[in-house]
Amino acid sequence: MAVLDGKQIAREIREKLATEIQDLKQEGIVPGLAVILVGDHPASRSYVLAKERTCKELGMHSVLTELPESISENELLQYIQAFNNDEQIDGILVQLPLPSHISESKVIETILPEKDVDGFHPINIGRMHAGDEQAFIPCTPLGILEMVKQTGEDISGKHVVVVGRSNLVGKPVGQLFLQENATVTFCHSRTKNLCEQTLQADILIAAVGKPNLITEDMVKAGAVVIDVGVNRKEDGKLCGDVDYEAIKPKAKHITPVPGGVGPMTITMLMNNTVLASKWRKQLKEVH
Ligand SMILES: Nc1nc(=O)c2c([nH]1)NC[C@@H]1CN(c3ccc(C(=O)N[C@@H](CCC(=O)O)C(=O)O)cc3)C=[N+]21
Repeated sequence: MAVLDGKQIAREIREKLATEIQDLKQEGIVPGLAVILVGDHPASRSYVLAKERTCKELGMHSVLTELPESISENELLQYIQAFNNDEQIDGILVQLPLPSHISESKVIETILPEKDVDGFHPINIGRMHAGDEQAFIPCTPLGILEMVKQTGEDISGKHVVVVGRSNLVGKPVGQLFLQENATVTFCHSRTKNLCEQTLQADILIAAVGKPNLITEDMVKAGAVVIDVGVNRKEDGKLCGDVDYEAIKPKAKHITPVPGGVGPMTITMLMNNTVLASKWRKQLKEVH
């Protein structure tokens, strides 16, 4: 059994990104990220502040816009349009979820695809499904793929079982592993006999948001177990979807929560923002 240390892997990737950002600065380019937070959900606020802090650490430009819960959809769209037209901004992220009076799809579709570093715009989803290289891949799936690659395990031909089918994680992560030539099974709340499916997994990805959904009897010995759950316990502590202590001895590799997928997500956002600045520069050179 080996614990996949997301913090450590994230640190190594950030070091490479910092060097890349220094090189871009020599050419007069500073990658810039705009983060928009609507309302004052405490957990969302803490993620958004962590994103800001990481940008600063890496020498990137970052702008945080905090807007009241009561803001109208139109006003929010105007902020996005301003960042679309802002030459200093390469990436735009609107923290989800949004208040119920605002349409998430309208918000996402207003972001220019070339600035959609979350990879949630239909253009980027389509490009990713088509295997286009110039697609932004959502940060959590990208972070998961990086972690699995770090184990040195061959992904090609392996059976990946994804539990959860959200647009943010489940659907794109399955697609990403399919592109790596894995055989992929998607499971969800209507799946009959979940255990039967998860026991087939060489790589098991749990992304539901339910503590202890994955118990020891559901995991094949020697599997790679990736826990994407972000659940807040009554004592305020964070836990995942996987019964970590019980499964740890059985798994070949397992990610903890916290300290697993979470830190990778933020790092991949930085990675996507650097990519966005490079792609935008290429576009400018062509025109
Ligand atoms: N537009 C948008 N893009 C997102 O990528 C997005 C979002 N909205 N809304 C919410 C989810 C959730 N998410 C996390 C990021 C980092 C940690 C993270 O760093 N977690 C730390 C612990 C943090 C703590 O202790 O609170 C860890 O797991 O070690 C967790 C969750 C990004 N999301």
